[in-house]
Amino acid sequence: MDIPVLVVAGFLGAGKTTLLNHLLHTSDLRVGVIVNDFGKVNIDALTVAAQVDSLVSLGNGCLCCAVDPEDLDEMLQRLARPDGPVDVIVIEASGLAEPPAMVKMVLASANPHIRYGGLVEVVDAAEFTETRQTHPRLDLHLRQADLILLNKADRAEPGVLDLVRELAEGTPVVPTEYGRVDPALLFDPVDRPDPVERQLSFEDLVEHEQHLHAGYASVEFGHETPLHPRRFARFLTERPAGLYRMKGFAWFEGADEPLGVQTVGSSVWVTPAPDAARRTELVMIGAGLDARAITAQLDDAVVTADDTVDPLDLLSITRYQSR
Ligand SMILES: Nc1nc2c(ncn2[C@@H]2O[C@H](COP(=O)(O)OP(=O)(O)OP(=O)(O)O)[C@@H](O)[C@H]2O)c(=O)[nH]1
Repeated sequence: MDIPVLVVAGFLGAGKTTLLNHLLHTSDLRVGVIVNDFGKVNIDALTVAAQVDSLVSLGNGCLCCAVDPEDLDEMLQRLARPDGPVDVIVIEASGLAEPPAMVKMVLASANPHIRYGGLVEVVDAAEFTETRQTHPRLDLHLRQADLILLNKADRAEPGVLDLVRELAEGTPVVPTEYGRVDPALLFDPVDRPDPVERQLSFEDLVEHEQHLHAGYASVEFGHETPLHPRRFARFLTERPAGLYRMKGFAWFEGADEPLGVQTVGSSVWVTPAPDAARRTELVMIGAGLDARAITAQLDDAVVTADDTVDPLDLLSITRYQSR
């Protein structure tokens, strides 16, 4: 039987990896995952690797433009064999990818064992109106999807469900919290209508300059020496201009274990990450980022021999820990 390939798209920080983790935990199916991140360090690959039946990571840059279709085909080849290790394949695209271009790549695959399994667009219900102002293309993405998950329903802006439903023009919209959706809704065995006509016609009209990732850049920061909690907390509150998304792991002086750190807009999440390496590895994504200034600010947050770190200083970071 053909293996369905589901494409999961959605703007930076909308909740794609969270959805993926939910699917990996709740589905009886063996899920193969292809992750594609915008930065050089693939944090998403690190986040899901432990739980997945089979994982491959596609390089630096958006799947829609920077990845060679043959690379994707090779990945699909590795995952999709008749006697292979997976029942379904999920492609988690970078938060800046253009959905139709990804669908096109799946449809163009020469692999006889796969079939296109649909496009799921994850929408951030807490940031939607603001992000839409900067990126009017998101309206188009809603209409291109087969299913919209309106995620972060727990923090939804008032009226956002009605707005998304109206803009989606008939694409079904399902509100979710932390990506909790019945996997059967996504891995529907029923064949979908052929998406080629609808989606490729959009893609043909799209100029590359209009892609979401135009103007965006990523900055990576890695360090072996622990960070000073207070100085890093200051970095979080005085967010550098243009920074929209940060994700990764941080290793703090005085902490028992590394912590996962994520920001989306002005929201910050901190989670225990006992399995992560005892070092800091962060990727920051935004428009008009000053890479040098950001690196200098983070270098300043690294502890020095002159520092004394009070155990209570860690509270300036763990106060963001909610789950
Ligand atoms: N309050 C709340 N937070 C959520 C929800 N879903 C995800 N988050 C948090 O939002 C942050 C971003 O989630 P991710 O799943 O990493 O988002 P993503 O779309 O994979 O991000 P990129 O790959 O960078 O585009 C994480 O800190 C999540 O814990 C939700 O339903 N409610």
